[in-house]
Amino acid sequence: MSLLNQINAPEDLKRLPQADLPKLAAEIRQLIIETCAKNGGHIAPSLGVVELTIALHKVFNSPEDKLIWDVGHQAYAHKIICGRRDSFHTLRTLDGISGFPKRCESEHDVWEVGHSSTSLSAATGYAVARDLAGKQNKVVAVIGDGSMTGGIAFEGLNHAGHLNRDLVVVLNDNEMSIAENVGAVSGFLSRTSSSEFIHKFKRETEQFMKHAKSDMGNGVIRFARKIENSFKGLFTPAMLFQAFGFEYIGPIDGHDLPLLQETMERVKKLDTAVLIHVITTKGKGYKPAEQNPSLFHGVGPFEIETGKVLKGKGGAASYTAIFGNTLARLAEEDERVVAITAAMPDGTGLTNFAKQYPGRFFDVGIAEQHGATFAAGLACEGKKPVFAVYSTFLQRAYDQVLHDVCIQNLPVVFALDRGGVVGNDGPTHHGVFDLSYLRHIPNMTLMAPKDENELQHMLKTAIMHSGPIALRYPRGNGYGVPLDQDLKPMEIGKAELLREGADGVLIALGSMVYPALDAAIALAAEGLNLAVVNARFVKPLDAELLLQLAKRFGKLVTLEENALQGGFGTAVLELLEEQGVQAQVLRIGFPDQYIEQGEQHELRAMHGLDKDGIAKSVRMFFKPA
Ligand SMILES: Cc1ncc(C[n+]2csc(CCOP(=O)(O)OP(=O)(O)O)c2C)c(N)n1
Ligand SMILES: CC(=O)[C@@H](O)[C@H](O)COP(=O)(O)O
Ligand SMILES: [Mg+2]
Repeated sequence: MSLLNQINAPEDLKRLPQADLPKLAAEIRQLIIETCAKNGGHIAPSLGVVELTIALHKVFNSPEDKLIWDVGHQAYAHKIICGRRDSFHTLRTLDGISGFPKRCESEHDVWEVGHSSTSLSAATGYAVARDLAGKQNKVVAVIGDGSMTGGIAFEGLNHAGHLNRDLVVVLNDNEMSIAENVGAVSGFLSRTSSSEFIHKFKRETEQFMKHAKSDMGNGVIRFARKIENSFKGLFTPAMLFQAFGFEYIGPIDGHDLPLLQETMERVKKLDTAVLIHVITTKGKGYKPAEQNPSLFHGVGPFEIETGKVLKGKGGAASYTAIFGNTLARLAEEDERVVAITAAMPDGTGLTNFAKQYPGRFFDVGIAEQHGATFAAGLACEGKKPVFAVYSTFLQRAYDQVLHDVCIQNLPVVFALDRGGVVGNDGPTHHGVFDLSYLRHIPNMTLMAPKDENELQHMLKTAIMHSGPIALRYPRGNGYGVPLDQDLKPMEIGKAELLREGADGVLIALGSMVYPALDAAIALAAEGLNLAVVNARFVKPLDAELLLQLAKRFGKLVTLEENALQGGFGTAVLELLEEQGVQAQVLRIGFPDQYIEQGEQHELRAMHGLDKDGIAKSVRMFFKPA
């Protein structure tokens, strides 16, 4: 009989006998595997914390006690236990349940998240608010070792340790970020590095003493063992967290349910800031994910038996791959080029670059702020840094872009992947604000290619540019257009007139160019003859061409895969206003709201950003009923 069918809320879990919990864990894993095989999702992070999640819900009393998940990509078991077993098959789909905690879904989801390293700050806020209200509930943050590389995690740790309120932090250490975790903190947490040092020290001392007199040798070996123990004390992560003011417990096996429960029961009785260091295996319980945790960190649909990832229908190379290949080519020509990623070497297409130019590749951890300022420093010394980063994650580094890169007018290239809607990750991950948050910064040049061939030329342009410059391109495959071998810098601020017209003009940016062309062709068959411009640049705009077209037609449409607020269309309106040119403007883009989750094509269609949607809005604009 299924145990999972009896679990509709954490109270049901509390009623289960201890002996049943391993079977429940297996059933939860099965549901996660089956669902991710169909829908895709963050399977490896979630499989790794099944026992931890059961223990948390067994010992603590959610929702009175607050469970705060960092990043939120590992919260599938939590969702299943907290009333979403039957809707779990809709995970990450349009109108389905979110892949991340969502307050509107459940009272047990107390913190909405998708970007990493915020849990300690949020938990500190929860704990202080509780104390101000004179309440007694517990607050528990669960943070991964990768997320501990983010600066805000240490800001939270610093403040929380100083306040020393009743607060539990569970450090879920699987020795992995999406890729291998990087940096000193990661090395510090790692069990192997400290024990290797200790064992080497011991081996060498014993070797040395073999040659000494036996009595004296035994004494010194005992002495060496004592030193070994003090080194252990010195090198364990306890030192780090105790220095921040936390009590440290661990490391403990994060798959040993009785041990987890016993430890949490003990911790529950304390009223200070405590950190439990838990060791887990990413992908636990599904061999392909255990063997390749990076691939199964976040994966598309796959075949359960083999773990083979099922490819989508499009055969064209992705924008990410074209970016990565082109950058490697350009690095060969120019040895000043260096590449930076914030913990996403695969996602941003830099894996091959890292292999070819290991000395010119830098994974800074989940540290977008540092990544941007690090790039600024490199640029000051004549390097050509290219920071490849998802549009949504560069939001973290707004001030570093403005204050460290742009005020000094430094030649840093921002290669913004995942510009526009990303699909099933939803509102935390859509890259629909970058045009707005970059275009108003003085000295910034901002562009978007219409296809993967133009991306190559824009990257060349960016590397040759003498100031800050960003190019943004979408998630997914290109159009399969031929790729020029000879890369040429483009004229900054020059748009491309793709199609002449008689009745008006569509001015499209990046991913909107081909849909705009398709819509123009469809409308031409109805007798509406529209010109189409590939704007290429958001900043500087091709003022000459745009003003000329605005004057000629008196009516124009702008198209962008960005929030309308402060985006490309706004830039065109500002230009018209500044130049005193009267024209009627329709702006097509995303409205002033967070865009839901769903397939990219579904979201674009819902918001009128596909061919049919564009044709409909444009028809109404030019030929109102
Ligand atoms: C600010 C930010 N940058 C990048 C990411 C992309 N990202 C999602 S999960 C992850 C790795 C997290 O590692 P860890 O916290 O150890 O969790 P694990 O997946 O290993 O369980 C990264 C880099 C993000 N979510 N937020
Ligand atoms: C949780 C997270 O932030 C990443 O894992 C992200 O989901 C990756 O998205 P892509 O699949 O677009 O690389
Ligand atoms: Mg990890």
